[in-house]
Amino acid sequence: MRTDQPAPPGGGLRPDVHTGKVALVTGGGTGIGRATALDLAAGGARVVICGRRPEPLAEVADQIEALGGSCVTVSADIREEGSVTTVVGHALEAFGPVDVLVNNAGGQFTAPAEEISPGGRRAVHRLAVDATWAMTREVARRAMIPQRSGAVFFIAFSPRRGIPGFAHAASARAAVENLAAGLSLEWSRYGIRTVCVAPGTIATGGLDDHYTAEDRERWERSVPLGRLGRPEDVSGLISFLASPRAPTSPAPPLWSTAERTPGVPGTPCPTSPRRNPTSPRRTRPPRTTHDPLRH
Ligand SMILES: CCCCCCCCC/C=C/C(=O)SCCNC(=O)CCNC(=O)[C@H](O)C(C)(C)COP(=O)(O)OP(=O)(O)OC[C@H]1O[C@@H](n2cnc3c(N)ncnc32)[C@H](O)[C@@H]1OP(=O)(O)O
Ligand SMILES: NC(=O)C1=CN([C@@H]2O[C@H](COP(=O)(O)OP(=O)(O)OC[C@H]3O[C@@H](n4cnc5c(N)ncnc54)[C@H](OP(=O)(O)O)[C@@H]3O)[C@@H](O)[C@H]2O)C=CC1
Repeated sequence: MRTDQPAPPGGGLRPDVHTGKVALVTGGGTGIGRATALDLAAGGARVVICGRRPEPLAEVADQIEALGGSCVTVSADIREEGSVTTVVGHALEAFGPVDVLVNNAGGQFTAPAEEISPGGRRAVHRLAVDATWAMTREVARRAMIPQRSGAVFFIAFSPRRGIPGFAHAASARAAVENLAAGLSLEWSRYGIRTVCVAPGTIATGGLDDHYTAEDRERWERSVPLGRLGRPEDVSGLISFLASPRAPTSPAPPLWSTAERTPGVPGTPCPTSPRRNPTSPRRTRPPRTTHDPLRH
């Protein structure tokens, strides 16, 4: 069964929480992007979504309009030269300055690192890093810096420090995470918040379509909650963080959903020896007067 089904939007927030706001969601036609577009619209934002395929975008626009909201779609490959300018131009023309940008579009394939060609690595980095940077800069320069406010979201991965089979993709997301941190330090002076969200494995159509059932099961086992996350887990968090209730901070918080067990992917956390009555209790070694690892 496909898991990428629409869920009741809103995330439990007030229906006017984003009233007056304009939001731009890349990859807003499916999965996490769709859920985010729906949640922001359910809070009163006018929403612009983009992606390469027009059909999923049109479906989301219909759903938003059925809820009484406003949505404009722009079909574009944001890796292509000039496309980011076009997307932002459509947004400004339709609704005026963008208040919330969600850099959600992204994707990759799994392969052993040594089999990832330079072209394969570029394909992934062009989307996750280059297009994200271009979109962020364009929105900041044309909307958020002039109006001295805004919230920009980036999507990274959990775990954050490398995933087997994802050398190209995980390193791209590390770059994005660092970008969010650096921009936060620079753009606080314009009232722009930049926030990186690092989802765990989320059950979306993208996951169903591009990864095997074995991958899925292995990833599922690695989530302490025992189930994959839902798109609404991520979109609800973004919607809350885009709201006036969000905590503000000079450096960006990193928010994580459906966090995975650290260590070997797919391997359950080892049982603590203390909790296992058959294991002998560990005794702490006596502290030496000088331990170079302690300050
Ligand atoms: C703890 C638990 C752990 C945790 C585990 C982590 C869990 C998962 C976390 C993330 C989940 C998700 O993101 S979920 C779903 C997100 N959506 C996706 O992943 C969508 C999948 N794909 C795409 O969007 C795109 O195909 C994308 C990958 C960006 C590439 O787009 P392009 O159209 O440019 O691709 P192509 O033109 O076909 O190919 C470009 C180059 O890439 C190479 N390439 C393409 N597919 C390839 C493949 N399978 N293997 C090798 N190389 C490949 C080609 O040979 C080309 O290289 P040259 O011939 O050398 O030029
Ligand atoms: N699902 C998961 O477990 C996790 C996902 N993520 C990340 O979250 C984001 C959303 O993931 P998810 O919803 O699962 O995946 P999906 O594949 O459903 O969504 C990706 C979206 O990006 C759009 N897109 C892809 N390439 C381009 C492009 N070149 N130009 C414009 N739009 C593009 C796609 O539309 P179209 O194909 O029509 O262009 C699609 O709507 C991705 O960045 C993903 O890597 C992060 C951690 C975990």
